Amino acid sequence: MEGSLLPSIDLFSTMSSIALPALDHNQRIIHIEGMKKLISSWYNGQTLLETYIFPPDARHGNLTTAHSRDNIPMIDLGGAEGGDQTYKIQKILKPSQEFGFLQVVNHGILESLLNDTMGVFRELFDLPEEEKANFYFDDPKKNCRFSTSSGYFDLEDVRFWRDYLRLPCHPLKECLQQGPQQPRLGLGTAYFRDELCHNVTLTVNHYLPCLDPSLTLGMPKHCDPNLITILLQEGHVNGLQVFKDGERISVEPISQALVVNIGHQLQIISNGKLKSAEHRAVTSSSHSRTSTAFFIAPSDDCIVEPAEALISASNPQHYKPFQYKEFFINYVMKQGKTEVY
Ligand SMILES: O=C(O)CCC(=O)C(=O)O
Ligand SMILES: [Fe+2]
Repeated sequence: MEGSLLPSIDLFSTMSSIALPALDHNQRIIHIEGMKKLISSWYNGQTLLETYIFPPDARHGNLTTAHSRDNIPMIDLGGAEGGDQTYKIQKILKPSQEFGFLQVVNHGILESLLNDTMGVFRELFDLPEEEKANFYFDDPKKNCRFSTSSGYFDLEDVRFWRDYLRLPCHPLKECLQQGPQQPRLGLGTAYFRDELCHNVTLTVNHYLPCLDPSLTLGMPKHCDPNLITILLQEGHVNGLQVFKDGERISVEPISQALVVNIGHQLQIISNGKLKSAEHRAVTSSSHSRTSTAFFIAPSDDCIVEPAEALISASNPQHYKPFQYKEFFINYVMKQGKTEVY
């Protein structure tokens, strides 16, 4: 695998430096035992365990009723108009208010970098068990881990049909200091520095083909608890669905496009101006699918509240201040069924 790693990212040395001293014999046995929970470890394509079967009202449903990508706005950040910041902001704000979801193309990230990154992540899921065992954890407090389902096994009623890899990323702070100081949402860029964008993690979701996708879900309906999510889908396999006005919209993968979605915190900070949309990942009987989600979230201690500039007599404050850690614990305890409306 060495030859295929991105030149600038040695994921394994990054992972080991973040999370792990070498495992001793007993720890290795514990990791290898835990690893049996990974779908890739036990699934033989012949049997579907009952623990993965969702109740009928949550299931996949009829895919043909999911609309095509035309329903999720696509924003072209390149071209002549793309250089104009005000134009870009307006283009982004509208779908963020209506859908909570959009796709962007011509975002400036090299095609080869996106392809190589996805390639490396796919390879990680194909590694031999002994290598994956080093990074397997049942403990959701481990920032860097291979795991499966939601990762919060004790709280789950039904298991999700996904294995995943989670990696903390370097602070975004430096990146946010750069670039034009343009107001977004009527708030200066400084508003989103420091605590509000403190935690950045990458989750690589890997959904194996499943015997009966009508019974299982890669990820059930949820809104993301964080501020904003940027997601890269693999080139050819459908799986992400967004809910709007009671209908499912299938977010078809578009080559090189990034899917951007508003999380709960941005809905709250914008005092309801932006919407965090419910979405889910469905499975396929014929193809595996890999998606990479980049989650930007506040620090644990950050107090989140609607921005004062967005509160007015005609739009009074909709949400009370709270600590992000409390919100997140509540979100996990309720398995994502947290209402902020
Ligand atoms: O795999 C996908 O397309 C969706 C993943 C997702 O919703 C999440 O990781 O929160
Ligand atoms: Fe999500």
